[in-house]
Amino acid sequence: MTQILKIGTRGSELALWQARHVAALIEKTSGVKSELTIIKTSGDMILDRPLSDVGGKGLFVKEIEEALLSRQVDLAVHSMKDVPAEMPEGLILGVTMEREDPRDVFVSIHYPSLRKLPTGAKLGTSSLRRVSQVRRIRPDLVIVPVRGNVGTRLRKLEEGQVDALLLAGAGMKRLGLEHKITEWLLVSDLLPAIGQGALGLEYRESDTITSSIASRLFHSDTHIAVSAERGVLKSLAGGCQLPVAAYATVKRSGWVQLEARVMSLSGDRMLTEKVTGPSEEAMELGLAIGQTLLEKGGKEILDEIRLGS
Ligand SMILES: NCc1[nH]cc(CCC(=O)O)c1CC(=O)O
Repeated sequence: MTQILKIGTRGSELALWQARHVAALIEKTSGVKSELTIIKTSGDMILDRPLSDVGGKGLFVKEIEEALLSRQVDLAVHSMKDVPAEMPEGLILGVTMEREDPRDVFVSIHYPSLRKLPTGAKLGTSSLRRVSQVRRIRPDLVIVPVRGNVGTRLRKLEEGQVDALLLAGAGMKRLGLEHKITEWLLVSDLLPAIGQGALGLEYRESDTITSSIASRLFHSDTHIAVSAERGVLKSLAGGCQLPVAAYATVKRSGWVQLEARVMSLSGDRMLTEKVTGPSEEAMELGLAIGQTLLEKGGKEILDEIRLGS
């Protein structure tokens, strides 16, 4: 095939790495060459406020989806973590790729672990999910909001604006920064974000050519796990802007285990649900667990946060 696949991507270093990674895999599996088109999203432009204050869902994907719909590009590579539960009409998130390590990491220059940070140390993160879970372990820490891409955050650490950072391990590994990771956090301490570590491919539903190219990168176990997690996202109508977490793994073949949490910002309330069910019902399992969390007090917690109290 002589056709060139047009891939739409954000311009951050991590997004570019991910898009190039997908382009290389596509060339290897289908022999098709790609060209990257960089698209600026609202999430990239608003850097002075936490995304939880900006509001709205899909701040990192909206403009890319518009480019797909207008046929400016044919394929979008997303961090599944940034993709909202609802897809626009005409587009599908047809392929989930094999997951990188989903855990969060602690990065510090002077301190060996989260638990060994001195009392009152400054911890940089803007994620409500990280803040609320970390407060249960270290309520004494001063949380400093840090936005921007991974490089910007690491610079703030190097400049001493913070004593440590919490980041996704997957992003650090992809950027070749694994050597800067001080500690891999336990999933039981910091349950990952929905979809963390997984890449998803989005394209026009009617585009059978792109669909057949993309489908070679489909990873079944990751698809099942992320479907379960995204079921929770659907139920809670949240995004990366709410203190919710969910992590699923495919156990023996045919079964998926899912844990989901809703936390209050202070960390004083944390609701956890864990289930195992058949893989074919992964999404339903997630939807059901999300509903259970809402009924057990999650609705109250999330309403408080949405109303800014
Ligand atoms: N919100 C930004 C974002 N989206 C995806 C990743 C990491 C890579 C991934 O989860 O696949 C990151 C950076 C971070 O949270 O440290």
